[in-house]
Amino acid sequence: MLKLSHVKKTFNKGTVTEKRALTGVDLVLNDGDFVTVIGGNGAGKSTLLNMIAGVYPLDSGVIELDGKDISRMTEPQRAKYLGRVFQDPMRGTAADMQIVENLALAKRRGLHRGLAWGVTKEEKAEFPPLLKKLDLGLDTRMEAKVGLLSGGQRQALTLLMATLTKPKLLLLDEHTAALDPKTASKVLNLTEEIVAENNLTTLMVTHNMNDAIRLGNRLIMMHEGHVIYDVAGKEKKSLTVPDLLQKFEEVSGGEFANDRMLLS
Ligand SMILES: Nc1ncnc2c1ncn2[C@@H]1O[C@H](COP(=O)(O)OP(=O)(O)OP(=O)(O)O)[C@@H](O)[C@H]1O
Repeated sequence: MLKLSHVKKTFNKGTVTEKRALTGVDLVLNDGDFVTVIGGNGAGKSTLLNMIAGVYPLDSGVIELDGKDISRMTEPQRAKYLGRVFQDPMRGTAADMQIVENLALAKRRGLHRGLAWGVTKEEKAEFPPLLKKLDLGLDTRMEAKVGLLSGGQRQALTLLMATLTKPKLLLLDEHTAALDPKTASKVLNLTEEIVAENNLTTLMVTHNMNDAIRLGNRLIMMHEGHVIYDVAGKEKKSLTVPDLLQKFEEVSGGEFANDRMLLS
């Protein structure tokens, strides 16, 4: 379970560029919750994920994971529990290393790396079936350098790596936004499969409202640094994009503005 209590973050405090990114986030994710996150430009979506991952220190509030206060833990300490996929396919994998080496490293997440960490025989046998599931032809290219892969192949691999050792929480930050529509759809299907298979607790930021409605069991909308709408189950599934836009206007008193959403 993930629990955020009164989480606040202001960037560049006391300067002309001061920005209140999170103004008091209260959020509880139960085990197995797959929550999609939407909101306008600068609503605080990425900051929310960054604060959970420990990229920046909290100003105030508490973040708990499975009952443990992780608020003061460093980013590498929290990385043991978290899987994360970013928008940029270049992040999350090592371009100069082979597919099999990347996977072997992902498998050792949170463990102390010995001097000789090489890929074991067992792993060489274990990874191809997992790669085959991605259906991107990577299972026969285990020794290929990751830098040679397409953006979609790389995102699918990153997703596999982020979930290879079951994370307590999976953070997806617009992880299909940089892909062409067909590849994006494939990676989203994979996301659904992997999350369901492993019953992963997941937070997925997306600018695509249709995806936000279709995927997951719960949807939250952020505005001006906090959650303004939280809907789950049947009510969520029956939503339409116009419903969401109307909801946003009702709660925020303004028009929904997200450049990337309008371009999608
Ligand atoms: N490292 C930072 N330094 C200064 N300001 C920041 C930083 N990160 C985010 N912000 C500011 O905090 C606010 C929230 O940003 P955030 O990236 O979380 O929004 P978002 O909801 O993800 O928006 P978008 O959909 O436009 O990416 C914005 O005004 C942003 O400019």
